[in-house]
Amino acid sequence: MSVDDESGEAALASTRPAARVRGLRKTYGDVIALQGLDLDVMPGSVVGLIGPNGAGKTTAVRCMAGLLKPDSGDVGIAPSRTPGRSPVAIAAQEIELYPGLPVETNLIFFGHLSGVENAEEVLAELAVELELGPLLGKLPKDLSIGQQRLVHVAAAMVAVPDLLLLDEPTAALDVGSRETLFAAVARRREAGVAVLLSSHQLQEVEATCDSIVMINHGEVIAAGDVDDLIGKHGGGQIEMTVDGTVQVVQGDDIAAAIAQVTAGGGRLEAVNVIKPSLETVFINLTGMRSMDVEAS
Ligand SMILES: Nc1ncnc2c1ncn2[C@@H]1O[C@H](COP(=O)(O)OP(=O)(O)OP(=O)(O)O)[C@@H](O)[C@H]1O
Repeated sequence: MSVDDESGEAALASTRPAARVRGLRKTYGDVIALQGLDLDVMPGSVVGLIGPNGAGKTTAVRCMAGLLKPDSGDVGIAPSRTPGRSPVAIAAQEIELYPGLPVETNLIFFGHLSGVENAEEVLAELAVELELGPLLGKLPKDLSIGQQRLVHVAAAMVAVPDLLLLDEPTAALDVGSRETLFAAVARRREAGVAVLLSSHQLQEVEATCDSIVMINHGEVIAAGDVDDLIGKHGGGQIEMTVDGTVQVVQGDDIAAAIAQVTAGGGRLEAVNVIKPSLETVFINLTGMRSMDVEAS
């Protein structure tokens, strides 16, 4: 991948958001998908956009890519650091590849489409990085869904964008491909790329992102550094089964929690300590049981 020289201008650019979203609102008929979303993605950082199904993540990412027009609000995308090149690339949730073109031709085409003149060279490096070699000569329809997903993400990376938008990029990927992909994301962060990663796989977000924006019903409910948020809102939970009924106590004092749920004389059958995490941040802030449920 190409990395700009750290000229004065580039250094200044690195202090400004690659994407600045303010007051983004989008409705579909009666459905309010986004109600005033704010977020920044700085160069050299990975921001996780997380929330349950239907929270508004895809709508936000598509508005940021210019694929969807918001009802109101602003999306500011910094100009490309490389003249003639598109500053932003998206790997949308739906896999979009040209079915009649081999993978290699697809990827070179996506690179050229974004103004990357040396797309062939970029692809040669990317193919090694994402282990795409055996796939290059095949048609998309002859790939597994996971392989198609990886090629689809590669189509965004071959554009060498300053802002990379990834909407659920690991859907259908096996563990090895996920690790390969996150290593590639980490390399781009090191090279100063701004990455927005939409996901509801909280463990991978915790492991990959510098900061998160957590949304529910199209509204930001928490934003900031992952560890800070977990420290501030992620208080653990103790799940206990008493006489066949599951009871949940907030906190991490196991003895006190057991005393509380067995005070009436019930028989304690199981104890499950849930460690503070982004999941417990979500549960504590929304009162919902898990992020794995549809926003209602
Ligand atoms: N084209 C559409 N027409 C009508 N409603 C829509 C449309 N697209 C999205 N919605 C609704 O807008 C809300 C936000 O959807 P969106 O796809 O942005 O959520 P999401 O967080 O990406 O969900 P998921 O994790 O399931 O992909 C949901 O209630 C959804 O049903």
